[in-house]
Amino acid sequence: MKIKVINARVLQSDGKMESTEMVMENGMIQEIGRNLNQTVVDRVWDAKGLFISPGFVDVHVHLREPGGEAKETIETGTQAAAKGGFTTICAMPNTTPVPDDGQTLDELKRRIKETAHVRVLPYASITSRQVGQKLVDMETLADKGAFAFTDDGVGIQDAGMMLEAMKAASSAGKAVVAHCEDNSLVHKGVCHEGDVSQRLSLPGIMSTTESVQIARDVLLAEQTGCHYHICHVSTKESVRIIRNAKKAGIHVTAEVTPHHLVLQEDDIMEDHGFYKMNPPLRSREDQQALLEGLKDGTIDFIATDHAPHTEEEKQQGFLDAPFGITGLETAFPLLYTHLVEEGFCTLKELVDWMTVKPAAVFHLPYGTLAPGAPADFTLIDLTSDRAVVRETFLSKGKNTPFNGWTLKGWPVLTVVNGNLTWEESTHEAART
Ligand SMILES: NC(=O)N[C@@H](CC(=O)O)C(=O)O
Ligand SMILES: [Zn+2]
Ligand SMILES: [Zn+2]
Repeated sequence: MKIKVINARVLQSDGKMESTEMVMENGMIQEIGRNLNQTVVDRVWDAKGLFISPGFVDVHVHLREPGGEAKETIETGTQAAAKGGFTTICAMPNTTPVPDDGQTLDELKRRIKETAHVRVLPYASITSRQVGQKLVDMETLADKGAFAFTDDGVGIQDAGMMLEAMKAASSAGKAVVAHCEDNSLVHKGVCHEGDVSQRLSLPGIMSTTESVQIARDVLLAEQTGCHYHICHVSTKESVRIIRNAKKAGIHVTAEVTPHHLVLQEDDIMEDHGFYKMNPPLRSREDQQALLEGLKDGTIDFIATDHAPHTEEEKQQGFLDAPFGITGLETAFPLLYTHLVEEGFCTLKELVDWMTVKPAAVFHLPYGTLAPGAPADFTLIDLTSDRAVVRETFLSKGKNTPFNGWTLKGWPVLTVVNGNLTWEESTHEAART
């Protein structure tokens, strides 16, 4: 099947927008440019002037299956991804069971193959059952297609364990992806230790809970030569350590979430579970450091940390609700409206942070509209204002602090490997 997309608007390498056509065949992009002379095609899709972006790549998504199907399934999570314009997502292993050996990873891959609506690359854990006691067999898991290794949800407490993990990951040719949290510094905290913990009289989480472990790990990464990637960076001290580590030539990369870029502790309006996530929303100075770090390349790209929970769990206050908010269906409009429209960055920078940048860090052949690449793309309406209505999410997790926010930049149609995987029902069909 040969499909031609016409009347799309594409970003040029200099950041300018240009009208374009694109031809895809057998799931691959064949040609992209103005007035292509490919006349014999099976279908023509009229993009009607919408912006065409490479499909977004999100290396940090909680799909909850197996074991947490009340919160999300591979099916609902990947439907949410498609609706958000994401075409490749990486599934976090804090599930039950944890993908920590050949059998559990094979079973996860089987479920993905059966029900996923976008490409899903599964992580394997660093330690068996993510309890920090015994290293997994990284060689076997890498052979079976583990994307990388992480115990996300918990930090690796033992420096010796992290050292062994980095050695093994590095010889398996994979990254160690770290949720950094020192349990001896947690003290049952539920929000940032600072203005917000005082204002709401809640136990706080110190910034050093995160930064202490990052400092330890960059030294271990230097020693082992391992690719060390840091999840959801949230503090100014973490940004400083990463900047210095990069200057020293250590192979460290980092991600930041949309919510840590757009929100800070003063935006927490009430003691409600929708504002509770790990790491927590930090201070205004931390938020500023994250924005600066992203802009100067200290932080490599954006990842959502989509963390769905049930309504029952999240309709509680900070003390009782679980940590985490959903992100896939609001990420791009949120960042387009609050970073691009407000002049912090260009559309090209934002798109790069959500496509080629994560793909390059993990050597993935996705996130580009170049001929020969898989036909993964999303068409986006950059002009219509629309409110976030959490009840309309395809994710089972409706837990968002952004409900009611008016945003621009809504994806309208998403294609993975040349297959239409989601299209906005209220929109005039872009296909003809
Ligand atoms: N981010 C969160 O607040 N929660 C995540 C775990 C994690 O990403 O650390 C979850 O699995 O719910
Ligand atoms: Zn985490
Ligand atoms: Zn996470």
